[in-house]
Amino acid sequence: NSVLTLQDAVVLLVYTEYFDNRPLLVAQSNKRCAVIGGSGFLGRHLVEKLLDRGYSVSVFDIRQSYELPGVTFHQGDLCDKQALLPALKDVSLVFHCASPAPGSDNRALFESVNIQGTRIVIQACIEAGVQKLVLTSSASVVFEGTDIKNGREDLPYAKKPIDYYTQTKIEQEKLVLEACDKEKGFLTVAIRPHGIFGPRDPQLVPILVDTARRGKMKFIIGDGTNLVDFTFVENVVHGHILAAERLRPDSPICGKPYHITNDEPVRFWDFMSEVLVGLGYAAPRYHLPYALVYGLALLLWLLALILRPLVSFKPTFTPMRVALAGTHHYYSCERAKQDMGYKPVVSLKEGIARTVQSYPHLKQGA
Ligand SMILES: NC(=O)c1ccc[n+]([C@@H]2O[C@H](COP(=O)([O-])OP(=O)(O)OC[C@H]3O[C@@H](n4cnc5c(N)ncnc54)[C@H](O)[C@@H]3O)[C@@H](O)[C@H]2O)c1
Ligand SMILES: CC(C)CCC[C@@H](C)[C@H]1CC[C@H]2C3=C(CC[C@]12C)[C@@]1(C)CC[C@H](O)[C@@H](C(=O)O)[C@@H]1CC3
Repeated sequence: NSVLTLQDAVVLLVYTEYFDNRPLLVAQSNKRCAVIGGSGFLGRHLVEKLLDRGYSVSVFDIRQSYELPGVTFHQGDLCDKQALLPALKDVSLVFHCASPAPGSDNRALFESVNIQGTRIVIQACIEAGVQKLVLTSSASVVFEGTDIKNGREDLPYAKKPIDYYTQTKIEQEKLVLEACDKEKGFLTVAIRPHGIFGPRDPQLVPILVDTARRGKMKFIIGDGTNLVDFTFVENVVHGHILAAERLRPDSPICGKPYHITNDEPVRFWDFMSEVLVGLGYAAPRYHLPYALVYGLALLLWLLALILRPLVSFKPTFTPMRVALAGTHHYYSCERAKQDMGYKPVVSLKEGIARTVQSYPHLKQGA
């Protein structure tokens, strides 16, 4: 394993860059990288694209959801550094896209995985000699439940984030960006996607269809004109890979966050309707005032909290979902365009069509 092939030597030569007059190895021997959270929705799409681009991939995840040639699986909890280290061996580039599901109400789990676990990821990367770390953050780190139109990366972090998951995403992003250290040759960048959708998404489309099947998707919250970003998963993957490949000591992207969107803000309710109609369900039609629905959702949420010791129920319309469904929240990806030449590779229309097609089992009557 330690013998350098001719191909390795050429890649080594090509990728050796100079920083402060000292040679700094930017990409190691072969194109080997690790994806932490590689069994998940985004993680697996990222792994597939990396394989297409000639990388070999080491996946680290708490579960294994598939097998693919060119992928080595390491099963474990990222909070356990000893379990993580073998997955980072001989790896120069790491993508960190693991997180507990945002819908969970387990605050301790968010805290330990997203905050403590990310500290461990950073330590393990440095110990293993990893040179680049790309974090999947979230555009919601600046969202407080009120309108954001064309939000840029210089918006301050939310003081009152919409939920605890987002609170921990803020802390996680700060940790990763602050760890960027050109002197030590450890470079970091954070990608902030918003509303990722696409084939195999376990969240957006399945929750939407479940809500429709229970007859609860008849209403539009507010006047229905609020614009939102929904981002096709392949565009999110494209943003991650561009960031990784542009991450060099002399690049402006070091230590910075980047919004990655479809660059096509869409009315929240038009997007939902297109997916629902594509799957054979009726589009929502009746309008309800935003303040009324938000108030009711808050009341239900409080009720669920108070009654938790006696009965457990999970309301569909949580205050967080109502805020996401009834406000403007779309972001500018201008900085990604300028600094890394980002441009969406799949349009919203095409993304929706491919997504709808990928869920035959969720079609009306299936
Ligand atoms: N889905 C979205 O709309 C969206 C939007 C913005 C940001 N994000 C971020 O993108 C990333 C990927 O999200 P996703 O939608 O693919 O979620 P996902 O749940 O499909 O994938 C997350 C993966 O992380 C793994 N994981 C969780 N805890 C772990 C632990 N302790 N150790 C090792 N692995 C662990 C899970 O097993 C899972 O495979 C997350 O960081 C999420 O915060 C998602
Ligand atoms: C019941 C209906 C009113 C709505 C049904 C659809 C919702 C389940 C989704 C619509 C917007 C989605 C969304 C997320 C989860 C699923 C929805 C609420 C996130 C909160 C998931 C976590 C990400 O980090 C957030 C992000 O910043 O992109 C997502 C925002 C959109």
